[in-house]
Amino acid sequence: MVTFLKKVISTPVLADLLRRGELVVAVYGLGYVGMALSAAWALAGARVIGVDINSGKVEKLNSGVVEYVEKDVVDVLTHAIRSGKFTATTDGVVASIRSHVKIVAVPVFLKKSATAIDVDFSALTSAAKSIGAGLKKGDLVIVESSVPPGTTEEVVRSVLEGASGLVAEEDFYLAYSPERVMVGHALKDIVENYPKVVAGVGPRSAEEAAELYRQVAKRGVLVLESTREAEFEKLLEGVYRDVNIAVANEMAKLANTLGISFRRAREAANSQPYSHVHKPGSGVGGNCIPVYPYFLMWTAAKYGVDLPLTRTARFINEKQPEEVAFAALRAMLKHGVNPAAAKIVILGLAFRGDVDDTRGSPTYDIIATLLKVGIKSEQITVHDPYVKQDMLLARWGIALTQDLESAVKGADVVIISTDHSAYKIKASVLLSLMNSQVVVDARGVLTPDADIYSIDSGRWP
Ligand SMILES: NC(=O)C1=CN([C@@H]2O[C@H](COP(=O)(O)OP(=O)(O)OC[C@H]3O[C@@H](n4cnc5c(N)ncnc54)[C@H](O)[C@@H]3O)[C@@H](O)[C@H]2O)C=CC1
Ligand SMILES: CC(=O)N[C@@H]1[C@@H](OP(=O)(O)OP(=O)(O)OC[C@H]2O[C@@H](n3ccc(=O)[nH]c3=O)[C@H](O)[C@@H]2O)O[C@H](C(=O)O)[C@@H](O)[C@@H]1O
Repeated sequence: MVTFLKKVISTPVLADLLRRGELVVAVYGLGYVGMALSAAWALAGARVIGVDINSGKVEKLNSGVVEYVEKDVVDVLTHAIRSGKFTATTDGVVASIRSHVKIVAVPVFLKKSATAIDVDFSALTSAAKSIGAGLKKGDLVIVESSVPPGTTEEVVRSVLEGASGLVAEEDFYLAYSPERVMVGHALKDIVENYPKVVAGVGPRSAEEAAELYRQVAKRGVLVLESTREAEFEKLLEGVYRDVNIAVANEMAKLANTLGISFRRAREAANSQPYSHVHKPGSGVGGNCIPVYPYFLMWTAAKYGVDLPLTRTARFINEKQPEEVAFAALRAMLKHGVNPAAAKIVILGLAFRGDVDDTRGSPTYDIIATLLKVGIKSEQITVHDPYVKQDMLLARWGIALTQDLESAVKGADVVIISTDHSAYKIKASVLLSLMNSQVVVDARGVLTPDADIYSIDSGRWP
């Protein structure tokens, strides 16, 4: 008997709609990723419906107020709002009814307790339920959130099919495409810098999503074999970064003890193509790199697979802010500064340089350690050029300022926790403003033209 391999892949339809300027794309989650994605699809000629549960965010956008750390995203979305090509809503069902493509960029959270880790899919399932309630034959759903491997198939697919009565791959298309942007140039990352990784729950879903993204991403599309493979790819990038940062933090500790410049050794090591030694710092912040290893550990535990290196790297990086706090305390004692009376200034609240995102910032952990050893809140001031207010600092009774000179004036101790460009200055500039002269640069961002401690210079307390 002759069997025919039925691999009929119809010509992708949705890409034609986009080319004709008739495609409607709904983006669920208007955060750091969703805003950049909305701008990318508006640039590609789609009409975009932004969906968010935060009504304040929705109202601001519909009134033409676009707040985002990248000017090109602000410009593109402001223009799209004015021309009616972008609207925002809290009604995810209507947005699904009115759109051909639904892109999901809502967060998946970790629930960590003293004894267990669990994953909180509630935002994802909530968005999927809204999408499913308005899902139509021929629609495409693309999950772009970072998720444990298997989530698209095992969590999202069943919610969509249950809420719509439709069948994935037959009636509607379902794909996964990880977001790999670096906020600060997220739009450029989507449109120009990176190939877009795409996978479908079947060949038709894969091709519909791939052909669409070929219209958006100039670097083209990498089609992987399954959504699980694409979900894993994203987390693999993250755990690679976390482990390499842990290597940098651990090796910098040894280099400093030996009085060796880690920075020079790192630059020399990276002068050959197989070495990509990362930078030591005050810790690993954000809502992503610290989380992805736990998504992998959570998945591995379900299959009885142990990930000792992944776990150890996480432990090293989570300890790093405490290391920095104790280094600052040792520096004070070496310089005869009384920790109980010192005016301490921490430069940087954002989790990394030149963004306003404070989620998971190492600065919070540095402060928590200082408070734990008896430093009083009123001794501490935090400076950040991007962050205007912060609930946690307010709760601690810790001052937050955007004025660098007034922050450092009269300080006894300055700790640099974030590599903002504003701190790429000569150390002598800070010292000239200070009372005592204790500077602990945990990001190696200052020009060390004076006697300071910096994490990659070989001089660390
Ligand atoms: N922030 C980043 O640099 C990157 C983040 N990612 C991933 O992208 C996803 C989103 O991250 P961010 O944009 O940073 O998060 P975010 O916290 O900045 O934004 C998430 C948005 O989703 C909204 N939301 C929550 N539940 C919702 C629902 N049921 N329906 C509609 N909107 C809902 C929230 O109100 C919020 O505005 C996460 O999975 C993250 O791991 C991936 C690459 C980069
Ligand atoms: C593999 C990878 O580089 N992932 C990127 C990463 O971006 P993210 O915004 O989290 O910034 P990041 O540069 O990784 O920094 C994370 C944290 O690690 C620290 N960090 C970073 C690099 C380094 O050499 N040393 C170091 O201490 C940073 O200061 C920050 O606190 O995570 C993003 C994400 O998934 O959210 C992802 O899209 C980005 O491409």
